Amino acid sequence: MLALKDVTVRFGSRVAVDTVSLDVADHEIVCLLGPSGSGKSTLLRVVAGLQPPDAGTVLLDGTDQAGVPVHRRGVGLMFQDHQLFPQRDVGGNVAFGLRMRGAARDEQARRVAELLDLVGLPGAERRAVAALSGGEQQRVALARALAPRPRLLMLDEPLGQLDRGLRERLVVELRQLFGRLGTTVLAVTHDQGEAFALADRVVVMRDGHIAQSGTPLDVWQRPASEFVARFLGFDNVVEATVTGGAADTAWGQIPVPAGSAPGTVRVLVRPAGVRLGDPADGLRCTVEGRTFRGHHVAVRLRPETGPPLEAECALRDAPAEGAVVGVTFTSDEVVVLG
Ligand SMILES: Nc1ncnc2c1ncn2[C@@H]1O[C@H](COP(=O)(O)OP(=O)(O)OP(=O)(O)O)[C@@H](O)[C@H]1O
Repeated sequence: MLALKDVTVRFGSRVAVDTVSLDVADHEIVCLLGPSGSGKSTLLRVVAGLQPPDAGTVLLDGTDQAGVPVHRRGVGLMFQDHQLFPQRDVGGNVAFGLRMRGAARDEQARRVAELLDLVGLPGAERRAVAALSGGEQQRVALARALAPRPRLLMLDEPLGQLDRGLRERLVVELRQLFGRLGTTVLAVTHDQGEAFALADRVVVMRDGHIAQSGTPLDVWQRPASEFVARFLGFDNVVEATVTGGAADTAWGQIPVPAGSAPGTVRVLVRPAGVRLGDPADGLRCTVEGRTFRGHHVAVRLRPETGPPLEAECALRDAPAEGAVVGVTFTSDEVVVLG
């Protein structure tokens, strides 16, 4: 469906997107994820036709889009800076793309009603946009983007303005809706929870490059680099010398997954792999703090040697602040980073 080949965008001396190649298959939902300034929005704007690339090509269904204007690309946009028209009612907003295409009035009305049903706002045609809640406005914007049946829907921080609870609900609804419609989606977010809940594939960007691309599970389980690991919030990273089935680190010996190549590397231990036990066993650590995280408690530890550690444990097992514990590591939560 979409193929980017070696796309580069420069702003003066700054390279915002650096020889990026990316394919999006029919019906696939791909989320670009990354810190601020990593080039996500610029890449999206290139695909939309809002930003000409300095080098590289954008193909939609095999056709080079060089020189093709936004409205002829057959893509739907739901961008942060793409607000609803406040002077039009909900129906007028949703019908916008259909009017532009010269659709007949009764076809417009039918399609608007269908879309409003789909986004959970049946019968809202005559409501004023200003009288809608933030979440309702997002749904209208989505209906407007979907109305002309775009071959590719592009979303830039689609739920950015909304509070967390609503975002978590809407993201699940969006995924179901796109699945039902078979919509191909390229979305941008800096919120990893949103990306992981929405996407079939997550593309993590760093300084205009793709740092990692994979299914949410893949990326979560096997971050490819220290950058990706830390971006996902994993901070238990340490230098390690791997020999055989173990690694020597400042935290002592850590078991590594079978088949890990020998050498000096960085190693990540996911918090679930940090086991707390008797102070006589393993690495002695002092409990510095505890944070309640819903299903578990995150325990911050100061080890006798090496950088701070975070452990994850069940509420009832969480040691008190100031306690001294012994830490051991489980190999299935250890990732040797590239
Ligand atoms: N129109 C522009 N003129 C000059 N520099 C720009 C322009 N647009 C983007 N940039 C720069 O290009 C880089 C990438 O920006 P971009 O907006 O694509 O990042 P992003 O990952 O989407 O960030 P955010 O999450 O903050 O939106 C940044 O350094 C930004 O300052």
